[in-house]
Amino acid sequence: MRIVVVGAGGVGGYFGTRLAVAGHDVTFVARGRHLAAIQEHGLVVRSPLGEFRSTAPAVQTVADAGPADLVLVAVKLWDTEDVMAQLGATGARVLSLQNGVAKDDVLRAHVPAESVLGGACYISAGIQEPGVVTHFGGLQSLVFGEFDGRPSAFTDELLAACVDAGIDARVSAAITRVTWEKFVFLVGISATTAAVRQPIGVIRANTRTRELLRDVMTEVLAVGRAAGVDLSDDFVTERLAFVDTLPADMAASMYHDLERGSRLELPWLSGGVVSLGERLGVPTPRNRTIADVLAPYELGPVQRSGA
Ligand SMILES: NC(=O)C1=CN([C@@H]2O[C@H](COP(=O)(O)OP(=O)(O)OC[C@H]3O[C@@H](n4cnc5c(N)ncnc54)[C@H](OP(=O)(O)O)[C@@H]3O)[C@@H](O)[C@H]2O)C=CC1
Ligand SMILES: CC(C)(CO)C(=O)C(=O)O
Repeated sequence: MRIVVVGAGGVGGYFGTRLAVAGHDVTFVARGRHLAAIQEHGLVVRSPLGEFRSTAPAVQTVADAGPADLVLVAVKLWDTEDVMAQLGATGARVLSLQNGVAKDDVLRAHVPAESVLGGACYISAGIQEPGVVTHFGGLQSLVFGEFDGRPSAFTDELLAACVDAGIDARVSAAITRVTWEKFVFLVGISATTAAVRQPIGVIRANTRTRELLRDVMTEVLAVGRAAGVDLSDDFVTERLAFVDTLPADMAASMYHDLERGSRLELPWLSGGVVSLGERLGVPTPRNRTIADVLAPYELGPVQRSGA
């Protein structure tokens, strides 16, 4: 299977490198100093699971990567349109590992619906310096599946490649629900860790921030249900129990983006929950407050002089 990974950052760099190191045919699409470093030295992943160095080729555009069986999309959400516009009619299957529940609609606006696979990943990783990705903690799981729920030769083959590469992967027959379940959890921990500016250990230990986390997730769950997704009653309680198993110093990627002064995916996370809630008639006051409080940081560093 020829795999083109678009965006060689925390997510694309980690999973792409694991696949490449295991001998799979991977090409990275990257840009700027990161691209130059990968072209010169390969892409290094530093992980508690070991250090992995890929010598897979890296190019500047999807077209430069040549034909692919699978395109993995792993850029921040604001870059998706750009990347998909490059994709054209390649005939490749496309799997977005991005966060959020709107990502696959963006993909479908550019490629035939049947070429889009659903998926979600659980990992905490980021670019440490050009050419180097750091993976925090041991979590590195991937779930994907056909939207019609049927097993396919393609998902079987991709699963075999992932398992062979040491990735904790599985195929789901209910990928829309899986994506929403990730969204409930992700919005909860991105909202709280970013707004409180503390990792999850602090959030879960304090009664009030723990309650905030529960409320944020409960609102997302209510919006998902109003959108017709089969999310179970006890899912929030179950996710809180999962949160209690996470390393205390773990935080969401949006927290790290905020700390670095980078642009935030807020409009697709708590902001997206508010918009969807408005459309579906579901109140989302906790998410609205988070989206409002973090709004000045949405595009990166705050310009104080611009009042
Ligand atoms: N990081 C994490 O732990 C997790 C992230 N996610 C999700 O995965 C997605 C990717 O996040 P993450 O890996 O953190 O992002 P990163 O910023 O670490 O990596 C994205 C990379 O893609 C590059 N890029 C963007 N557009 C293009 C383009 N047109 N051509 C080539 N390269 C491009 C970026 O370059 P540049 O820096 O120049 O913009 C950057 O190097 C997000 O939706 C995020 O929410 C999901 C689970 C965990
Ligand atoms: C919550 C987490 C770490 C799980 O993968 C994530 O997706 C993110 O921070 O973007």
